Amino acid sequence: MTAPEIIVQGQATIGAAQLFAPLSLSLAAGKWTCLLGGSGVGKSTVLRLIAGLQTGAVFDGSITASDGGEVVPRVAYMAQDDLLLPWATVTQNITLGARLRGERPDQERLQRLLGRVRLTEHASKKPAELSGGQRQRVALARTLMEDKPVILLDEPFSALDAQTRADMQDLAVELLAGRTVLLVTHDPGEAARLGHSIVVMEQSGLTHCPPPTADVPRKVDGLDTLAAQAALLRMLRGEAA
Ligand SMILES: Nc1ncnc2c1ncn2[C@@H]1O[C@H](COP(=O)(O)OP(=O)(O)OP(=O)(O)O)[C@@H](O)[C@H]1O
Repeated sequence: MTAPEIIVQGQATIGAAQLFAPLSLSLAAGKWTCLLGGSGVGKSTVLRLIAGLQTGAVFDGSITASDGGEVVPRVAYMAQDDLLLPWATVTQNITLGARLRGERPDQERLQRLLGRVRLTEHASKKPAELSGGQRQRVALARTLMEDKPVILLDEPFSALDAQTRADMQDLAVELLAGRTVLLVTHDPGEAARLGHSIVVMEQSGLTHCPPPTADVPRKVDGLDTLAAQAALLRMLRGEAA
């Protein structure tokens, strides 16, 4: 599978108000781009636009792939809300994509994924019987189950405890190697760990922040990771980097 670069160019308005000014966001092929920014600045909107989903905004611009192919059919999207079907089991939720397409889910892949996200013993449960962190891991597994070259993740680790969060970050990096990934996160530490490219979004535009040089996933307590995390936090708080 060859993952393309994705290029988002344009501006968005909601009613008469500008949501974000003209921006140009390039998601490097086969790399992780981490997108941070204040609440309501339009990060989820950008993700939903790339996924071809409805938003509350009017977008004036283009979303293209470097190879000229269609973008939307090649995207797997994990929303901020887990969007699990309440009447379906964990297994049925994870295999939803295949079942919607009328395909037989890959059982071996399913069992492997269930084990990796530590949900094997919960496979027959319904979402209401799960904790918030377990539900988020179901949604993550559902996204990883889709074998797509472009992956959009909207705060996918936000409900996880610190240990599980680091483990799931490692898992995502491993399983999504070579994919073009856009990760929206509020966590500067997560961006410093995972981003080949780190971008802060404001209404006025994008600021690119230099990532640490080590390959991802970087050490949680690596000096470069911690320095990048601190610089990002300062930037998000409006202080000089
Ligand atoms: N369906 C909708 N209809 C109208 N406005 C919407 C809709 N969805 C989002 N918005 C508005 O669009 C703006 C951007 O929302 P978006 O969810 O993209 O922000 P965000 O940067 O992802 O925020 P957060 O970090 O809080 O998730 C917000 O002001 C929000 O109120």
